[in-house]
Amino acid sequence: MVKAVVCGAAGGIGQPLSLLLKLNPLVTELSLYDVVNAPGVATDLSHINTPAQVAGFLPADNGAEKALAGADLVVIPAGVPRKPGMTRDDLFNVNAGICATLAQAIANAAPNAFILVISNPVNSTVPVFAETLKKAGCYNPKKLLGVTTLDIVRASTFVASVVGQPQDAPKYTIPVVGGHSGATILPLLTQSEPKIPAAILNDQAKRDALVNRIQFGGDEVVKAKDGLGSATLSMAQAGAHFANLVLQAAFAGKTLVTQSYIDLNAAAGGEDIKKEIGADLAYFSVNVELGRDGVQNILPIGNIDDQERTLLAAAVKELGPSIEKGVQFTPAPPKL
Ligand SMILES: NC(=O)c1ccc[n+]([C@@H]2O[C@H](COP(=O)([O-])OP(=O)(O)OC[C@H]3O[C@@H](n4cnc5c(N)ncnc54)[C@H](O)[C@@H]3O)[C@@H](O)[C@H]2O)c1
Ligand SMILES: O=C(O)C[C@H](O)C(=O)O
Repeated sequence: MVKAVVCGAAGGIGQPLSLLLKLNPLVTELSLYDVVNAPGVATDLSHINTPAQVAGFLPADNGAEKALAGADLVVIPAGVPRKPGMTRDDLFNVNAGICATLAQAIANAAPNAFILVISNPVNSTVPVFAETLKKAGCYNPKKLLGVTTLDIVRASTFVASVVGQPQDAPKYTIPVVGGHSGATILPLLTQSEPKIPAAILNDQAKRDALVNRIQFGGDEVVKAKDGLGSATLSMAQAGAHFANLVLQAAFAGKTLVTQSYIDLNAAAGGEDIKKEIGADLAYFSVNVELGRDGVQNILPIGNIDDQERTLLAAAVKELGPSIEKGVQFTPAPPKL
């Protein structure tokens, strides 16, 4: 029996993500929480003939804690998205408050759950979750996972396109480490499997354009949606894929490796990452080995070339203040 919860389930990401989780055979109970329309979305999904039993909750009558009670996995796409001209950091003030409130509700109702954070800016909202859970006395860094999967998905799509074989996108695996915002997104093109042809990697203009498109793919969608939000459908697919990896590892006995933005104290290997990146950052998106209890090992970044080393330095520089901002966040006192 696996209970999954989506917080922010009525939103642009929340609805298709909830649909994809309803289709996941490992999920037996699906609980949807939002400040609007969660019961409506739940009723709609409940007519689909898959095993997961669906229920929707609004804030009234302690709805968040009812939705979360006993959850195994909570996915968080709650919060405001960007409009053209905004950075992800511009979302911090609103979304950090939402994340702190949800973290407290999780601490109360589902302290052992996996928590998958989608709400932006991920580089700061993951530390907000961690600090709130620490204060509540139930922080387990092995189970707090910042979702950077969309960057990995984009990397394979854009690489296949540059290689001239767009239909091969699913065949490409390109690790993306660092964080989830502009220069903090570090695609390791030299580690691509299959290899990216040297003719592309050695063509500086092509390589720069490829890195830039992966780093700023989010802006491409924000611009195209022209004020009506940011990536939702691709994010829902990426989020459901990542959730499935976590579920497969936790409940189907598989050991899987992907990248996620995590606390480097979560498992063995974190101190080695600090040496590899040459900085004492508390959080970084790294190769994580997922098992029954979450992050069971942090794996090295591995061999990178000089250009990737330069990008790594830029990522580290930008990440430090974003992490600190999340760590220092103090939620506003509740209105009386
Ligand atoms: N990590 C990533 O790769 C990634 C990718 C895309 C978007 N995002 C982020 O995901 C977030 C959601 O994006 P969206 O396009 O779905 O936005 P949206 O506005 O369409 O949906 C957000 C939902 O959150 C709900 N919500 C607001 N406050 C809440 C609260 N306190 N509790 C529960 N629900 C609450 C809203 O009612 C809404 O339904 C944004 O912050 C966006 O920047 C992250
Ligand atoms: O770009 C955004 O604001 C949303 C998301 O982080 C993305 O990468 O698409």
